Amino acid sequence: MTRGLSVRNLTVRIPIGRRWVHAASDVDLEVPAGTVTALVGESGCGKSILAATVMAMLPVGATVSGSVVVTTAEREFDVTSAAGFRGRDVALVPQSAATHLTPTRTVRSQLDETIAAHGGPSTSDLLAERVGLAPAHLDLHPHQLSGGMAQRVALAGALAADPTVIVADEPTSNLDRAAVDHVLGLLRACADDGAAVLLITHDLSSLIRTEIADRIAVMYASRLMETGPAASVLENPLHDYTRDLLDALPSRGMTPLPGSPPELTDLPDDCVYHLRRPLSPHSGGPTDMVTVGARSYRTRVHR
Ligand SMILES: Nc1ncnc2c1ncn2[C@@H]1O[C@H](COP(=O)(O)OP(=O)(O)OP(=O)(O)O)[C@@H](O)[C@H]1O
Ligand code: NI
Repeated sequence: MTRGLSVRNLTVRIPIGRRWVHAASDVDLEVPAGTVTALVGESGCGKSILAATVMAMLPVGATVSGSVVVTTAEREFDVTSAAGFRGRDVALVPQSAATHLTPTRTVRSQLDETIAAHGGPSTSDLLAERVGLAPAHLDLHPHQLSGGMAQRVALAGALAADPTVIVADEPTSNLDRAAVDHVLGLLRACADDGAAVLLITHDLSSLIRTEIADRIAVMYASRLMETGPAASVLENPLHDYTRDLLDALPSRGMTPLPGSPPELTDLPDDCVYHLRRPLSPHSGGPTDMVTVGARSYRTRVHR
């Protein structure tokens, strides 16, 4: 098996009261070591739930079927049944790094603690260097850090045990453009050093500007609509939803998407994008992923 992350046929349901949130439905996603895959889609489509699944941090009562296999140089395991991998083989870079840091302690003491917890070979100075922080920054307290610096500290912590898989869930929201580019560049460097990086983001503009993603996966209402090499997906989307997302960008005409995303509670069992774009050839009725070369897209099938 190739090193990295392999999500197969993943379906996640989360109970709320007597109803079920369709958080992921039939998701297939490969993130080989050495690459960055960006997972994009509107708010509430299930991106963070996918991150939580990979981190084995789903809410109590969630049901999971399918597999989420991580392959490192040493071992292969399914996160839905294994233990002891979090922070070690699979690490999370959270959205608001600052809120994950303890306000009363220096960055150095928190990084040292993370390193000690994993018995990792690294030092806080080495980690700081990897993420472009000066040694003096390590003696600061969290409130003294800019948003971009806090995000780099979070990345340093994630790198403590040299994880094979890095999941970054909206790591650049609330950062200015320079800080966004810096953090994205660091994630790219992690992949170039051999990690499998799953980057969850709203921010297609930054993906276009920085070209850091190898592949893009587009999610809508718990399903993947399209996956493929980043440049192909951005230049020539195969699914209506991807095209509509891109057309909404300032650089591409700013045409708002029609309607709004559905609640994921008790969704029907098929792709529902036709509710927003009734003439879509891809949606409405049973759908499957169709693969053409390096690309896949969801479309209607006759069953
Ligand atoms: N702990 C939870 N318990 C129940 N439902 C949840 C829980 N977390 C998320 N959900 C539901 O799962 C669905 C997907 O949410 P998720 O947070 O994965 O979206 P997202 O794509 O990450 O959106 P955003 O871009 O806003 O972060 C939503 O309908 C949300 O209400
Ligand atoms: Ni999210």
